[in-house]
Amino acid sequence: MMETGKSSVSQVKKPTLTPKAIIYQKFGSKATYRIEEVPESSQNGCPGLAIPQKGPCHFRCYLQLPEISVVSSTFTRKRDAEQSAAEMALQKLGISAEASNSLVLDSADELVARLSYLFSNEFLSSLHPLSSHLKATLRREGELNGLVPVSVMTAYDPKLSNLCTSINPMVDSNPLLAIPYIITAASRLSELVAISDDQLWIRRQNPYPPELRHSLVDPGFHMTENECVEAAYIPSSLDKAVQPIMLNVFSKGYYLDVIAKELGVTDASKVLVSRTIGKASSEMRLYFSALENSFSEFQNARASYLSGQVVYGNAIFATIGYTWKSADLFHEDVSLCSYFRMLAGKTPSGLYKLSREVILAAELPVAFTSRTQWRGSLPRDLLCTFCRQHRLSEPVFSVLSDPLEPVQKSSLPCGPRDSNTGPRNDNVGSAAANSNESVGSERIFRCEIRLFSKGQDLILECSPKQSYKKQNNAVQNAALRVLSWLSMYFREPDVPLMRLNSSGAAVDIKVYHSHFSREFEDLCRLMHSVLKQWDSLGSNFLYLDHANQSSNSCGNEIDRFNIKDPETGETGSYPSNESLVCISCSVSLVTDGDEMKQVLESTDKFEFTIGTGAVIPEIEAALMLMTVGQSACFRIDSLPPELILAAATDSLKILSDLSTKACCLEYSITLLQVTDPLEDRIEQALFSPPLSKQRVEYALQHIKNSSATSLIDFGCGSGSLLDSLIDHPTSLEKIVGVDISQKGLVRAARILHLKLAKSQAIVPSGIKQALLYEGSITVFDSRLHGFDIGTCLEVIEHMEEEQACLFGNIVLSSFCPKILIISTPNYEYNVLLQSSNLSGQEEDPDEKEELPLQSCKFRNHDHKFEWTREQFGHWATALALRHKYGVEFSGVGGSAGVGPGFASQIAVFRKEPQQEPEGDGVMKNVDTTQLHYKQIWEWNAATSAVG
Ligand SMILES: C[S@@+](CC[C@H](N)C(=O)[O-])C[C@H]1O[C@@H](n2cnc3c(N)ncnc32)[C@H](O)[C@@H]1O
Ligand SMILES: [Mg+2]
Repeated sequence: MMETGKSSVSQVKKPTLTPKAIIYQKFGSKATYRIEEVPESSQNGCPGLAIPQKGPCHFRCYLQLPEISVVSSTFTRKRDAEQSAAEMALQKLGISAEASNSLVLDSADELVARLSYLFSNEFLSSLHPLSSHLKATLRREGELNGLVPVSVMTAYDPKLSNLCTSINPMVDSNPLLAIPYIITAASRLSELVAISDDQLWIRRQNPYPPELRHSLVDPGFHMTENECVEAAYIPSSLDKAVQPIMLNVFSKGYYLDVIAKELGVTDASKVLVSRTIGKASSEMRLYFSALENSFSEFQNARASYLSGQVVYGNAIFATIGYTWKSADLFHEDVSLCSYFRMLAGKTPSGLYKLSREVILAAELPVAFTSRTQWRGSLPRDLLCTFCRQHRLSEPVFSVLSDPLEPVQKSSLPCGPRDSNTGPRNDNVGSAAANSNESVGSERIFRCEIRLFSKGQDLILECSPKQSYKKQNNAVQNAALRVLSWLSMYFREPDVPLMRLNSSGAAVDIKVYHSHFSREFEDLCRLMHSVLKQWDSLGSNFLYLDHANQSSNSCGNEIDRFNIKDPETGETGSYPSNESLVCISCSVSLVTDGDEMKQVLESTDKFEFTIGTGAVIPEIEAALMLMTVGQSACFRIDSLPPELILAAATDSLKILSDLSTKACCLEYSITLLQVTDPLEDRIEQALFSPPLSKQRVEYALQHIKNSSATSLIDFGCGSGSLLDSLIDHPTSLEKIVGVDISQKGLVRAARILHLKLAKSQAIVPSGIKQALLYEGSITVFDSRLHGFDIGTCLEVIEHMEEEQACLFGNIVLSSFCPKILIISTPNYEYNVLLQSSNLSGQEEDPDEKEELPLQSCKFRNHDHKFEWTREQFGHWATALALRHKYGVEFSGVGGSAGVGPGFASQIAVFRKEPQQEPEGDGVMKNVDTTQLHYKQIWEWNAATSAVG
């Protein structure tokens, strides 16, 4: 509960420290006390009685310090046991209690000395924020003239506040606690200063010399009459909304009196001032009063969350005050929007969104690729800002560097991995495992991060196993890992301990729970009260289109995003995973019954990489269906209200709309530009026709030669192969695509639907049925058994090696296509791609080394492995043998046996003739109940022709 000024003063009049307090000063929270109950052996108990009899209780205290530990003797009071243990520890450490007390006394003496200087003539002539306050109080008229609020003394003189903090560390988080220390010091300077009866203000006993007053106080005062400053009023009660207020600052007066009036207290001495909030150089502070109104004893959750200090009662959030630069009053408007932006900026994802200036469209990305693809503040800087904001020590980044050793190539790709090769997801490690060339003196880097409290307690440790070729990448990725985890925690701060630990462990983060909760528990409690306030706002979101919420079907997806072609001109290419896209985007609030939409956020040019989670999921889902030039418009029903308010310029109107009307957000986006992922750019630039086209043509040739009537494309993606089958006459009647990615399938459905409808009208292709299934190709589905031909182009390297091997076994043992074509990159060919120099184009020269190809050695960040010809050959040959298939090797891009061979290597498996089932027994021995895929789209020539 709050201490009143008076009672605390008497407590600190003669500061002497108990042994426990000295231990606290020296060791802070590193000293841990444990109390043990010592049952008294009951003298008059009944011998042999099995029921324990409770005698008077005694206590013993165990004190653990970093170097030593002690155990006290037993006491009847816990408190005595603790003090005794502390005293024993001090003795053991050779620390004298008197000396420690004199340290406090020294601080108290210094406080007196500092205070006496602050009321000197010399100080009044200096340029100092506090000196300007003193001058302003001397300009007050009437009985308030020259009275200085005690709270102002510590708020504006850092030395004074440090001295108070050294006596009592709690002052740092509760400015109210500083007052008694100043009063105690002032009472020792009765010649120089006078203290008010209520001990809330002090004043110099003797007036300043008239010349000094004349030269400093009266003239040289430049503020124009009567200025208005906008500020935010944050009521203590969460039921009341934060409101804008205007502060009328008069030139002949003291601005704190104006603030006092707004807070409903008699004068400035009742106003408490927080530390500065936000940037160190800002004058943004909270003004509040804990001293007069009885109801103001309640902690102000919103203001406390914002400042990280205890704020009681109603508060005013304003940028106003005297600075080191000028004796004039400095002020800037603080709009409601600034308040909401500060609130949003307390979380890692909010910090990122603010740094990109797209609060409603952006998200904290899950992957850091290279500087050129990451927009906004870099992860490392975001983490430093976060720590500063939450008053933690600066994060400690430790970079570990190892020589990149050529690792023994595993002879069998699916065999158990050599423990030296490190984790499978280690980009460089796996690359090295594939590498034939010697890497010489190259080094790889890992980065570990530790977060410490201000008192240097370890609160969190992140030790990722991933290595990078460039130090900066290691650092940024580790920082991003910590940010993403913290961001998750901030979304759900009351997560149970077990889940907190396991979610951390999953990303190599160890949480030191007691220290972590000490730093964040109060904050989260406050945050929860603040967030609870939003619940009522959030409930007003209008569920405009219920189909949006529930349906996955492709048609609805397209309708949902309301995709439109440009009014003039052609549309361009589709983005895919890892494409760099540029969009324009505007977000408006649509309010029930209001004709006008209110634009909240709008940007002409917003760039990000698809697949890194850099935008809200709805934008990415829409973009996957769009080509360059197209626009989409869709509505979403909920986003955290504080983000909406942080984006809005007219927060007041929005606040009232959100709390009174049903509303939703409308996003309008236009896809302006797509830069293909590096792998695609290379495939297009260095091969003619592009490598992807060559793969499709290769497959087409086999389809034609085999006279197949049914085809299944494993990992069909957005359907590039299926799409070409409609353009080219073949014997195919039924084509099926399977993929694990819904985004890809939705796009495939869209493309195939349009094309099939069109081709039916012009030249009917022989295709009678087309189907798309969502599912993993490592799981069998009996509907897809025994097709004439199966294709699996550039898919297996996107799975972990074990999964790729599993797919190999399942496809040949259960799906049993008569022919199966598998393509995958040839790792050996990468040398040629790297030397092409294409990867260096349009990138910052400093960042060259950061390019995906060089930093992970694979062609694409999503590749889990890439095989050499020998590895692929080994795998495919063994697989064919196991399942009685024949296999032939070929490829596209490059040529067999010349240099590194083909760019894409291909294996064609053919079922050996004796394995052909006889007659119509195709489904013999097939478990037809295995229906694991979800059919997400179907087209039928018969039904569509009727329509
Ligand atoms: C590089 S794309 C190739 C797409 C297409 N075959 C082509 O050549 O354009 C790889 C595809 O494999 C899919 N994929 C990865 N793992 C899969 C799995 N276990 N089951 C089904 N599809 C998978 C991905 O979703 C992605 O669409
Ligand atoms: Mg690939």
